[in-house]
Amino acid sequence: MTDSLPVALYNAAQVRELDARLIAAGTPGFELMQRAAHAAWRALRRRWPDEESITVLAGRGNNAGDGYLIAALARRAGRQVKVVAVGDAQQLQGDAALARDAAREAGVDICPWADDVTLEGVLVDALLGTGLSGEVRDPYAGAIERINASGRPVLAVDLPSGLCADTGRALGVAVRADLTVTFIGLKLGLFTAQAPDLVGELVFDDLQADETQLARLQAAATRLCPASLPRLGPRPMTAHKGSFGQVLVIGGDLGTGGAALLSAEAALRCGAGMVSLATRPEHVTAALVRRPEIMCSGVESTYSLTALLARADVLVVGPGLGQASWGRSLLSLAPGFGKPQVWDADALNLLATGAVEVPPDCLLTPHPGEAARLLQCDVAEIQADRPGAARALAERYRCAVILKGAGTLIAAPDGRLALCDRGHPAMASAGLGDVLAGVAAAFLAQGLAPYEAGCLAVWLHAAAGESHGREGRGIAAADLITTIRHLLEEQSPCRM
Ligand SMILES: NC(=O)C1=CN([C@@H]2O[C@H](COP(=O)(O)OP(=O)(O)OC[C@H]3O[C@@H](n4cnc5c(N)ncnc54)[C@H](O)[C@@H]3O)[C@@H](O)[C@H]2O)[C@@H](O)CC1
Ligand SMILES: [K+]
Repeated sequence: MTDSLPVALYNAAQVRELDARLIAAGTPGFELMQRAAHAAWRALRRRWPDEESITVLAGRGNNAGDGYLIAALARRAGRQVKVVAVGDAQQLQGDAALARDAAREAGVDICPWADDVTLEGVLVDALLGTGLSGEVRDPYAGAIERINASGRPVLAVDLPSGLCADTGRALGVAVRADLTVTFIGLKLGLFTAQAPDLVGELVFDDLQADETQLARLQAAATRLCPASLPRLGPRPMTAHKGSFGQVLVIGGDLGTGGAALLSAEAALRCGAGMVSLATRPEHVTAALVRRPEIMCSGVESTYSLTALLARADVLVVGPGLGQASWGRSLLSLAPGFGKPQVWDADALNLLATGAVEVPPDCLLTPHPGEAARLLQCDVAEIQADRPGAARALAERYRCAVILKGAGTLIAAPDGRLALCDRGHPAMASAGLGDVLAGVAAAFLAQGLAPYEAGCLAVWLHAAAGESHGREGRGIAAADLITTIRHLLEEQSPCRM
């Protein structure tokens, strides 16, 4: 659970700016470094109270400075401590050099890096922090590989070395930590792309930063948590089904009929006033048996869809739609709909082919593969800079975008960016995206704007997935729907 962490997420340049402002406002850099070392040392003792030996792997910048001061604290507490200087310890400058001297004074043994150096006890990774630029070079890359192969517990100082603070990408190679203690501001890169497998437990310490300095700096993104989520208002007693919109789901070609049904069921369970489903005639009976509340129509062509569109308030198009002529022709009516809509799955694939154009102010819900097709690049490029990809899609299509995957991002065309750090690997299962699209559509139908609907839907979906994920593999997407409904009621009660 990360609900107690701050909401603001920063990139490396912004954290450097925060450091500079704190120093200019009267807190010396060395004082901040001491506070950082105390915070890390506290976290180390709490996590590994009985560990007698500590090996600090230090680089050459201020991240190393933190490491030398941690070593000094551990030595003074009677632990057996060694610093392995991966960068030349003689070349340290400024506060980092002062920290090295403090470690020497405390009696810490400092030895140079060698491929066969012994790594004992808890390893403190103080190689690279926010100052990392470009792919990790040797000897750091070799040291990181040794840390990962050691099987020892690892505490990463500020962020796992090699992890890009802006994107969560491992720059060639990155430390796999059990515990990361991060300072001053949360870095966006701690939460997305490869980061969830590298950061381990995350502890944040603001180093007693002046809140007014923090407040003045525009954050790169907002971390979704109960306090920062949009809410649906309570319902008046006089409410009727027409007050909360009619969601129309279009999809479910032969062989993928369940996808559209999952979206429709999710929209129903998240409070849409009415839900209808336009699908292949072959699927109507089964859909009605499962959910008689959904108004289910078999559509062969655009002719029968036109009347359904005239009654709808919100559209979900794409789940199980296919890319053949049936799906293509139905999708061709969506741009003229003129009301809020969610484009998912094959609607996005058809958008990427240029077969159709999406109107502005829709909500697009690509996974990384679909995002790559939309931006005409490969998936690795999307994953290398997920915040950049989400922003680029939002700008290009003038739509809100949910870029799915661990550390899901929600981007608005005006530049707002939100990140969801909830979720569970058991959620890697077919049909969960269809549910998400339906949940978001229900929120559009209840008056939220696309970005806000996306944020609320993503968080509830991830939190529900987490609670089911605790039971292990094998989540069926439909299982999530009732849990999402309960979480929504906790977050946005129907009656106050
Ligand atoms: N006053 C401050 O600025 C504070 C900084 N703090 C710590 O300082 C860190 C930032 O310090 P720095 O800006 O000195 O940077 P780092 O210590 O993160 O890294 C800089 C060093 O890494 C090397 N380097 C950069 N890219 C590399 C690559 N691709 N391969 C190999 N080596 C590379 C540089 O040559 C330089 O020696 C934070 O992460 C945090 O741990 C904390 O002590 C809090 C206060
Ligand atoms: K580090």
